[in-house]
Amino acid sequence: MSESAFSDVPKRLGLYPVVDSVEWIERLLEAGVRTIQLRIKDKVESDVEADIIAAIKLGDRYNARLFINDYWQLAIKHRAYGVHLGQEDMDVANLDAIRDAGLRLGLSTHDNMEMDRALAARPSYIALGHVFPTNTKQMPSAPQGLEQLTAHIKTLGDYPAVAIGGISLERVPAVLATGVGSVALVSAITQAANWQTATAQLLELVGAGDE
Ligand SMILES: Cc1ncc(COP(=O)(O)OP(=O)(O)O)c(N)n1
Ligand SMILES: Cc1nc(C(=O)O)sc1CCOP(=O)(O)O
Ligand SMILES: [Mg+2]
Repeated sequence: MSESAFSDVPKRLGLYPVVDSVEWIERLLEAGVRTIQLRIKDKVESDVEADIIAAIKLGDRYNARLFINDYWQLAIKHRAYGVHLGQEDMDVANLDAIRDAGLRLGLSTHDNMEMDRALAARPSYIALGHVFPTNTKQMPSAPQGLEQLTAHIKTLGDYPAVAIGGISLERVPAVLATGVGSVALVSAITQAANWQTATAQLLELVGAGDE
């Protein structure tokens, strides 16, 4: 597998919560999370800019890896650690500008074809979804399951990879057994009866990632 064209991320990004507010970013960084994504959907840039600035400041303060979902221009403008984009986002985003600004890039994939397309861009990491059924996002494809995830991880070799979609605390050991270095999740934390306990248990299992 060829090297990333973007700034590197550690092979193991560890526990990777994907959240929709600065409040979540702050409480999870305070709880020990070191890889995190701000995912605010479908707002105009002027409505998200202040949150993006605040999230980036928090990421810097905690020495954490903060990825901005979708809003790649604001991520460049305010010097985020990285950007996460999906396949449709790739059609409109300026990947060269993200790379030239030194930001890391994560790309979503859901099957072999998307993986080939994403790898051609040589991002910092590849996200593999959705592993299990998820209620958080409407997915046009079927869940890829653990067998397919294992095959993809094998193909990727040393390339940093992130598993996402329907990953609960109970499912984490089986996901880690595929060899993936990072577990991204939304509801396992944000919908948990006690998010502090859930986060501590998830950090214990997955870790906070390599330095
Ligand atoms: C770590 C991670 N993986 C996948 C996604 C999904 O990104 P995308 O396909 O662009 O969909 P939206 O999140 O924009 O709805 C992600 N955000 N993070
Ligand atoms: C934002 C997102 N992207 C996915 C993908 O497969 O690309 S799955 C997903 C939602 C993940 O939420 P939960 O952990 O609650 O299932
Ligand atoms: Mg997107």
